[in-house]
Amino acid sequence: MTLDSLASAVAGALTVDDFAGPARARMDPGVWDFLAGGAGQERTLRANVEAFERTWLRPRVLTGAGLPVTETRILGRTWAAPMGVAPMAYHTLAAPEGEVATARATGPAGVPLVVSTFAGRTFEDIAAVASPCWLQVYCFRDRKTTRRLIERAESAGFEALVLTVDAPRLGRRLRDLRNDFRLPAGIAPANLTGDGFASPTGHALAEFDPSLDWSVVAWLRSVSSLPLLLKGILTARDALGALDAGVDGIVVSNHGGRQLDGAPATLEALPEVVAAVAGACPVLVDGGVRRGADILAALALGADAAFLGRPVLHALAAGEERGVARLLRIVTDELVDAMALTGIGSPREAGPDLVHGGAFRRTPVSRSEPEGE
Ligand SMILES: Cc1cc2nc3c(=O)[nH]c(=O)nc-3n(C[C@H](O)[C@H](O)[C@H](O)COP(=O)(O)O)c2cc1C
Ligand SMILES: O=C(O)C(=O)c1ccccc1
Repeated sequence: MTLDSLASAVAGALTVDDFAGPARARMDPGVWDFLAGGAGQERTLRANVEAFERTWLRPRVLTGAGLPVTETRILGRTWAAPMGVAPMAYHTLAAPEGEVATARATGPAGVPLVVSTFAGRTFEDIAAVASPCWLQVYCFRDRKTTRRLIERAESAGFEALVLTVDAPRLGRRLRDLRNDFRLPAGIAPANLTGDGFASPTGHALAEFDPSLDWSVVAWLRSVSSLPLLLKGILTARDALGALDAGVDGIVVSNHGGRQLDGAPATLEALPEVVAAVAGACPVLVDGGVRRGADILAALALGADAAFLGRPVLHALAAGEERGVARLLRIVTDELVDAMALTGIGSPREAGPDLVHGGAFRRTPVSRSEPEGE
């Protein structure tokens, strides 16, 4: 593809899925598989998207809602919309400027960027773009390395920590095994430069601490005063464990189907976690979000916001910073459209009576539809 046709691919994009083709055309097939793939037979990868496909929105008419507003307050900050960018390793695989280009789009859009421990650009470079950034933490055996990462991110102005708890090791990604995938030359974890991280793949897999337990929460509290979220919770039991441990938020996630193949779709797991949390902390969700209506469905099932993963890397590969800006614009416009057409004036008005099918199996009775109203 020529640069001109890429520019028009981005300018002409009307849905999230419009970025995948141009992205794939630009990418080495092995890199594409690394981004697109999941673990095992990719059941969970598919289930995430399918759960949204099976979920229907039940409109309310004549609600007088007016023009919907998307602003949302989460952990004391206002987000322009109840969405953000999920942590993903190496945005530099998608575009040379990597996370810096992504941040140039998320900043003006007013939504947070969760920066991976395996970011391709330094925390300082990313934060200099002044997007609200959160740090995704992989806890290594070497706690000093982990601690140094957190301290650097905190000094750079990052606003929260997101500990990934579904990765005592990386999942079995069959595409990567078949392709014998290695990081291309020039792609490296920019914030992990010490010994042990110079493995040929740069994955530093051997360095993940496989025996983390709940005491890691207290340890993180002892090294940082930033709000702490746990990412990768799928059950009520673990949600209650997280609350007992004193976390500030939960991200319902199955790592985009890249870890345990056979884990439930996140939209299916969401109601259980939301019920257990009972409002005690924000609940965020990622996995399979591909349009504004998906975000509205997640809000209806009790999420405070939903994160986008792979589509952001597609948009970045298709059009760098402008691609991501356009992606976020599209999803926000779709969300406003879905809110207007379901009679929802603001994110907090979305409740379980808004959805049926798929992830919602109970009889829809609701607080917001009292008898006689
Ligand atoms: C290429 C790629 C790299 C990822 N890297 C990380 C990571 O470093 N840390 C992490 O917690 N999750 C990582 N994830 C998982 C995402 O945060 C998120 O859970 C998932 O991608 C959401 O699903 P979606 O891609 O269907 O939107 C990665 C996902 C992808 C696709
Ligand atoms: O977390 C991931 O899904 C992931 O792909 C990854 C890759 C390299 C290093 C760390 C995470």
